[in-house]
Amino acid sequence: MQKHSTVEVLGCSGSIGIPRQGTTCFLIDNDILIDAGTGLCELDFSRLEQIEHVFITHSHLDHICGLPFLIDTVGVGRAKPLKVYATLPTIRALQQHIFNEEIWPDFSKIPNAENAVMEYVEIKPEEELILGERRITTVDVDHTVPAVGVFLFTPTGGWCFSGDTHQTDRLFELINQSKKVDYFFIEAAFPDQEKWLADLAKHLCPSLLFGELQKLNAACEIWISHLKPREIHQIKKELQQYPGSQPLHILSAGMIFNI
Ligand SMILES: Nc1ncnc2c1ncn2[C@@H]1O[C@@H]2COP(=O)(O)O[C@H]2[C@H]1O
Repeated sequence: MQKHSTVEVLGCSGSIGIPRQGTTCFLIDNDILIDAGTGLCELDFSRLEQIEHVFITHSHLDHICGLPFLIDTVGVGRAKPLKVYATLPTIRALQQHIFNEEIWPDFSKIPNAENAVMEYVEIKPEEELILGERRITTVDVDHTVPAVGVFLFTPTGGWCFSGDTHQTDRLFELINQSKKVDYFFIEAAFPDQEKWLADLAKHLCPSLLFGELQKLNAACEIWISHLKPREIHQIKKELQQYPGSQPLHILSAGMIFNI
């Protein structure tokens, strides 16, 4: 069956340090971005120009740092505003700490507030947004700042991205209910010996991830993201010990998934 959409992994690393493996950024078809980490640097100008919608899962730098450069690069030439979708706390953080006229210009008022090149769109978790035949919903997850995971449903399939999270239940309830997620991207940022840091920084390590995956009651491929480069070999080794029946795959920039 011909699939409707693509999810292209531009970046899924937990930090910098591995060339061509940037931080979180996924491109759906050619026009929707999920997060704007350093992986966004993989796109040339002509592809940056095609982006119309940017969803930001949370305010941390590794998920937003490409956004100021994106709007600077494509803003002036745009016929309509670039839409930036996020929950209210994340929009407030972007306004206060990034687009505050000190770190970066406030592109939501450029060239003027009535006719700006960038527009914030507040999203409410579990509300559906329809973009053509693509339906996008978010779900609250548990991180050190307000954060969401993301679902994409198309006429031919589904995709779910956990975002950055510690242990969480609702995400799994929604995957299990939908029965339509083909690919599930979930994070494992730290090795087990740094579980203390995973708990503090509200991320997963392999043993926590294995516990989380026991909540999964749906047949989807599982892909692991956000491995911290300093410990990547140890995390991969620990992920091989997964006792579940499905294999765990390691996500990498450059991969493309048909949804
Ligand atoms: N208490 C901490 N000690 C050391 N590093 C931390 C601590 N809290 C957060 N971090 C790091 O800061 C990073 C911020 O982005 P991440 O949440 O991806 O991952 C986080 C950790 O790598």
